[in-house]
Amino acid sequence: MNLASLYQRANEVQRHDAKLILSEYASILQWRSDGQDSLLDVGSGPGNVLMDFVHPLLPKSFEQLVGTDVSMQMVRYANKCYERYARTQFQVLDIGCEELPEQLKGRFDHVTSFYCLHWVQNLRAALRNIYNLLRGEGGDTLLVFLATNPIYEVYKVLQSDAKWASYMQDVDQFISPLHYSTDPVKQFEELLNEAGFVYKNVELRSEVFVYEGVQTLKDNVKAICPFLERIPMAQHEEFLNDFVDIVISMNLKQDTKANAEHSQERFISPYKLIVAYARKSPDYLQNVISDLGNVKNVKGVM
Ligand SMILES: C[S@@+](CC[C@H](N)C(=O)[O-])C[C@H]1O[C@@H](n2cnc3c(N)ncnc32)[C@H](O)[C@@H]1O
Ligand SMILES: CC(C)=CCC/C(C)=C/CC/C(C)=C/C(=O)O
Repeated sequence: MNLASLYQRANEVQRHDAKLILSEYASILQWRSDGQDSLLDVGSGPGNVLMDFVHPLLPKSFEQLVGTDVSMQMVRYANKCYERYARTQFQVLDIGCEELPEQLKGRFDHVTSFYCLHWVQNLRAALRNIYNLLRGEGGDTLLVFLATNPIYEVYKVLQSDAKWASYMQDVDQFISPLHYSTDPVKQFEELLNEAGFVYKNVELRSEVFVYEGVQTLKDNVKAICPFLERIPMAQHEEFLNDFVDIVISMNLKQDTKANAEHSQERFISPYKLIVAYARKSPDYLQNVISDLGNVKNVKGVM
């Protein structure tokens, strides 16, 4: 997904979830007592979730805010939108990469990520990298991503249609790595353990989002569907109509009477979100006590 401005105009669900979860976790994140926090966000896309909901939580004297994304187009767009913000920059980073850039290693007090990790097949590598981005003492991470979504079943049906099959041969690369998991919480906890995280809280939240009207649903699909950029523009509407027909066949459409004349179509999307919070250091309280003389390195206690 590279279409930054399109995504920015059709990311209501993603914004809603990030805002809600951040309001719950703002006081749990281990803010530094000296207010010099540095935070890196993984998969920031156009940057609006990061700047609208994370940036206001940072202390005024924060050290640096780094938004990252695998897509150069997203990074360019975000840098342009937010260039006037001090100590803030966006840069390209594939969180599933083999080796992190040296200058990012161990530099951050917090790593956040919203609606990105379901795009990353190699969660093991992603968590290893997130762990290594964090400072040795007190670093923590808040990760929010899709475990399941009906869109993945729609993709599978579209792939079985000869009309679209050639564009969707690698469909499994775009399905959340936890979509078919029988116990996504356990699986993700094990991955966090393996990466070295100590304190962990992993939840699976069942959510429902309602898309009001077929155009809203299509706009949201267009903003994130990785196959459209491979399909000739002239066939986009046909692809989206087939998408909607499959959604209807899955009984995810409701007709409601908006008023006497008009009935409004609504599309129901039941999905599951992983919300994971984890800390790097086992000796957090010990560090606070032993470092009391060195206020610069002491973090706020939750
Ligand atoms: C749905 S958007 C989420 C954007 C933003 N975090 C939000 O909540 O609106 C997912 C973003 O993850 C990025 N992404 C996908 N794979 C990635 C990877 N391996 N490393 C970093 N970013 C990745 C995509 O380019 C896209 O911008
Ligand atoms: C009813 C139905 C199938 C709705 C799907 C809605 C939709 C656009 C889901 C997107 C899921 C996703 C991969 C989001 C993202 O990465 O931001």
